[in-house]
Amino acid sequence: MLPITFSDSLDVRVTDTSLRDGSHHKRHKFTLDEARAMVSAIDGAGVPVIEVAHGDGLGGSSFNYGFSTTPEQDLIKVAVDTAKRAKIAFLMLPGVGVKDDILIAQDNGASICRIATHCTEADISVQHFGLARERGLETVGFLMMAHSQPPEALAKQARIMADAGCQCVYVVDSAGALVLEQVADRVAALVTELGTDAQVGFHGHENLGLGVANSIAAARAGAVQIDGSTRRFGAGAGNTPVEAFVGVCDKLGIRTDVDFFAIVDAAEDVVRPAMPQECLLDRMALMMGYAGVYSSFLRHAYRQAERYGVSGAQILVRAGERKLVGGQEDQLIDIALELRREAS
Ligand SMILES: C[C@H](O)CC(=O)C(=O)O
Ligand SMILES: [Mn+2]
Repeated sequence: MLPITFSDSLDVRVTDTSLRDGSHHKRHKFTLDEARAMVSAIDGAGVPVIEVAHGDGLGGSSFNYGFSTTPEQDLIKVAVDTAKRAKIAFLMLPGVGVKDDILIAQDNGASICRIATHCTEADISVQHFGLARERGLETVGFLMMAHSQPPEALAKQARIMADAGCQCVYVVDSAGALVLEQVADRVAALVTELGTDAQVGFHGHENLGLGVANSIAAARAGAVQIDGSTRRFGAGAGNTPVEAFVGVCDKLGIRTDVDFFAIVDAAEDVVRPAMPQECLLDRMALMMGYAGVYSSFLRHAYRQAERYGVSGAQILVRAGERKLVGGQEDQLIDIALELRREAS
C-alpha cells in the first residue's frame, strides 16, 4: 500500500514548480500579485500541487543565491489563500533553510514539504523528514543532479530518504542532462528499491529539449509524481512544460486531471506576462545540458560573464568539468577570473 493516495482518476500527479524553480529565472523577484494570478490560473486548470518558495528553497534569499523581492513565506501565504483545490508545497535545502522554516511554512498553510539534497547526500535530510512527518506534512525528497550517479547509487540514497519518512523520492535532473533510458533506468532502480515504501517522482529540465519525453519515460518506468513548470518557467532552459506534458499525457491515455485547454490559456495569458523573458534553449542552456551543469547556475553565469568580460558558455563548460554542485555558485567567479587571466 503506497503511503500517499491519489484520486482514482489520476495516474500521475503533476506538481507545478513555476513559483519556485521559476524564481531562478526571475531572479527571485516575484510579487504577491503575480503569485496570486499564477496560482489562481494554475489551480483553476486543475494542477493538484503548486510549489512556492525562493528558487533555492526556504531561506534562499541571500547574497550567494540572490535576494527575494517578496519574502517566500508571504508568497506561500498568498498561494494558500488563493488556491481552491491545489495543495501548496515548499522546497527546502538543509543548510540553506532551517527546521523553523518548515514550521513557519506549515503555519502559513503549506501542506507538502519537499527536502532537496545533492544526490550523494541524502543523509542530511533525515531530521527534516522526521520533523515534517511528526507534524503531519506530506513529504517529498529531491535527489538533485541525478545524472551524476548511476541508478544503483541513487537507489541507495533514495532508501535513506524513505527510511527517514520521505513518501516520494524524486529523480531530479537538475542539469537537464539525462536522456530517455537514463531517466527510465534511474526511476526503475528507485521503484525496485522502494517498492511500496515510497513513491517515485521525476523533475526535468529542458536543456537538451527533452523535458516532456523524459517525463513520459519516467512515468512509463513507474514514476507517479511529475514536476513541470507552466510555460517552462524555470531555471536553465526551464522545466518540463506542464501544458505540453498534459497534452501528451491526454494523447497517451495517462490521466493527470489537468484541463489541457485551461492550462494552455494559463500559460499564455497569465504565466508568460509574469516572466522576464521566455526560457530559451539557447547556447548557454545547451551547454548546461551537455556538460551536466546545475540549471540554476545560468543567471549567475550570465552575471559573471558580463562582469568579467568572458564567455558565459565557457564558464558553464568549466563548471561542468569541475562537477560543481548547488551551493558552489561563488566558484563561477573563480572560473570567470581564470578565463580572464587566460585571455590576457
Ligand atoms: C534548488 C534547486 O533549484 C532544485 C531544483 O529544482 C533542481 O535541482 O533542479
Ligand atoms: Mn529544477
